[in-house]
Amino acid sequence: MSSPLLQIRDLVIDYGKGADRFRALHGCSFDLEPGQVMAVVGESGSGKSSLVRAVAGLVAPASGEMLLDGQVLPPLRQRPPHTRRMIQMVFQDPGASLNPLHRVQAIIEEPLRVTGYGDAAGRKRRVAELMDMTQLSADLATRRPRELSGGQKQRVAIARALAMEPRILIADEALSALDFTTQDHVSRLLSDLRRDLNLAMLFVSHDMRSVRRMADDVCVIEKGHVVEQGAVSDVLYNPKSAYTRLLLAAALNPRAALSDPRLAEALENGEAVSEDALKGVMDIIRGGALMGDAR
Ligand SMILES: Nc1ncnc2c1ncn2[C@@H]1O[C@H](COP(=O)(O)OP(=O)(O)OP(=O)(O)O)[C@@H](O)[C@H]1O
Repeated sequence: MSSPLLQIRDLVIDYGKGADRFRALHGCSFDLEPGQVMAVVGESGSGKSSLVRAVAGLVAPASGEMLLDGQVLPPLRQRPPHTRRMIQMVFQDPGASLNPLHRVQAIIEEPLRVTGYGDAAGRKRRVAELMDMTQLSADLATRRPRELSGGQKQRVAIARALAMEPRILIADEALSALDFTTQDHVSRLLSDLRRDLNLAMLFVSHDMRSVRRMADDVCVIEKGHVVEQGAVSDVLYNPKSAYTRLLLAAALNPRAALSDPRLAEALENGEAVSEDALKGVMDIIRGGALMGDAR
């Protein structure tokens, strides 16, 4: 049997050294198959970015194993070019990740130029293809980032990532900075790309609607510990850990969660809540409208 595209085993991530050492991730394991989308969810500071940044090679794990196609995945600077190309990342702030002085054509072309893709005419054709794939109209090619909307900027960042023909796309809160409608459009684009290119994704998000729409599996992290992972259909509709229930209630319907004083207090203090209060959370979660069904 062939090995999974990506295997993560007991990944531990530390920042700092000696007495200042802080463990951001206490062991995380999962497999990612071609075309599979794994969502990573958790509160701010829970370790989601640390996990995906390690996969991208931007953070060196303290221990554990990362295998790509069965081969050890070293830190970025030791990755051979073809391995680097296979994992690309799109960040939260599309504005900050694009060179403000360059035009869209040059921004998307840059990785092609750096990797020696074709001649100028071939690169221009490829940029046009990538813009078409990411639903950017051709006339935007001559614009600079400040002349684009947030959604258009994020599409440019996605087009640039796709120029490398990755097999894994990491989207770290890539939708968070966008307005509600644009989030929908960009998440649909990512779903289409996943289907058309058989692209696997690690999708870090606070937005449970996008997680439900896009992801096959979900990994829930609380203060650096994986508290629950599995199929989205299990974890989001029948969460086992109290933390997942609280997270869902808070994310899906903060007003409802906070209107329950027991939950409000627990959320505020990061405390465990009674089984009784959790039953209330389950009612909130099971109300389909909260998952976007009513839209
Ligand atoms: N370079 C760093 N040096 C020291 N500590 C760090 C560093 N990067 C992250 N941390 C700490 O590690 C923990 C996990 O951070 P991380 O960014 O992975 O969380 P997150 O779940 O992605 O949060 P957010 O949703 O706010 O981005 C946090 O406590 C954070 O302060």
